[in-house]
Amino acid sequence: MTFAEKVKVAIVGYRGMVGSVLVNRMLEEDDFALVDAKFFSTSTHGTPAPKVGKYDLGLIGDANSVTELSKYDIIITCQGGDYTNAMHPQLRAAGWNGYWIDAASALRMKDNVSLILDPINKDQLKAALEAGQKDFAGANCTVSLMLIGLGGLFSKGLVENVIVSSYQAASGAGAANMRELIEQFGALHSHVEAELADKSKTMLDVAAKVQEKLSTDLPAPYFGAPLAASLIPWIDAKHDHGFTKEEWKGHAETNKILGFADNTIKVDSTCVRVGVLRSHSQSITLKLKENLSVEQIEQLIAEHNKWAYVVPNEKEQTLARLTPTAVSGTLNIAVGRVRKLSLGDEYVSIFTVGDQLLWGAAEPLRRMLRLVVGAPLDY
Ligand SMILES: NC(=O)C1=CN([C@@H]2O[C@H](COP(=O)(O)OP(=O)(O)OC[C@H]3O[C@@H](n4cnc5c(N)ncnc54)[C@H](OP(=O)(O)O)[C@@H]3O)[C@@H](O)[C@H]2O)C=CC1
Ligand SMILES: N[C@@H](CC(=O)OP(=O)(O)O)C(=O)O
Repeated sequence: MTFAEKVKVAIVGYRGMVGSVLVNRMLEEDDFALVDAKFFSTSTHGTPAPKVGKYDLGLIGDANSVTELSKYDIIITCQGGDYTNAMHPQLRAAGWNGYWIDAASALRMKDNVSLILDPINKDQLKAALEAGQKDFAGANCTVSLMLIGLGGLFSKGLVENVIVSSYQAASGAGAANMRELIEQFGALHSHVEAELADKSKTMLDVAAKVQEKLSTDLPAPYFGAPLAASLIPWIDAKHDHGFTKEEWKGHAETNKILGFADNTIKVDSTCVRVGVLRSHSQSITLKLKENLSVEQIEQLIAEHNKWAYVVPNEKEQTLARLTPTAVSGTLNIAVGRVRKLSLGDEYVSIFTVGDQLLWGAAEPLRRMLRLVVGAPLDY
């Protein structure tokens, strides 16, 4: 792309979960040197922006102002789908012709919007840019993590069908939900602190008191049910045929990223919220098109990109490297427990863990910014 002067970039939602991870990554990779950036918020506008390394970004802009935002070449938004639905049409109606790079799902399935996952679909993204496309959206976090983790199998066309059981962290639902989980852990512990200290109490006594708190007055305004010491097998809104929207996205977005307009690969998911703070895990059953050995599968995964790495199917390695604790805050996507299933030679079970705030959200947006401004990217 060629821009008249230093590219002006508006970052909307800089203080949310995805926005703050995006800002950190941009700082780590010195992306702020490439652009003239400004933060935007719906609630903190007019106040000084937090210092970003050596960069002073001035005052925070008003994220609800079409006039203000229209002055920018690129808008990166991590503000959420309601914001996109409200502002994107207004900006386009006002004649704004800049690049819209979005973390939300609102525009993902529109024809003139590409899903950003450049280690998998950089040719698609480059072709879209060359064709003059201006709207781009990061994909659903579980989809992005699965495709980068198993890129060696998907990109070679080896996958026929997929069944996913996800274990999704609280932070996937946003900053307020993450806070709620931590507060629930604290409330449960406080509720039984005396019993834990009293050695005459059995663990059944303690568990009964925890259960009483869980089922009566553990605050859960954001999740709608306790998540600490429990789980919630429902993420996002209701969709058709008994699926949740999160589960539907697994199928629709996987196919869109891979460029299958006819939904060639069937992806059936059960998405579950668990009491993890950060990083999503997935237990994935694949039906492959060929009878590959475990060693061949592991090699294809390890060779595809520098972020996916194979954890040997051993207890010690799994506990040390295949957990949210091991990958959180990193771009690594751990892939382990690789084994053939008794269902048949083509069936494989794989467990993968990745930080949904990085490759699942912020990192594709940051890389799309570099693609738009023509800056180099590592692979
Ligand atoms: N969380 C994740 O793992 C993923 C999220 N996404 C998508 O990214 C978008 C943004 O998600 P996410 O970052 O999780 O959303 P958050 O809820 O963390 O942040 C969104 C906005 O909420 C406002 N906000 C209100 N209270 C607070 C607070 N206490 N701390 C921080 N922000 C606050 C901020 O806007 P303001 O400054 O205007 O008040 C912020 O920009 C959504 O569309 C989501 O679906 C996609 C993939 C993964
Ligand atoms: N729904 C995911 C995170 C997310 O925001 O996904 P999406 O961008 O597809 O709505 C989760 O809660 O873990």
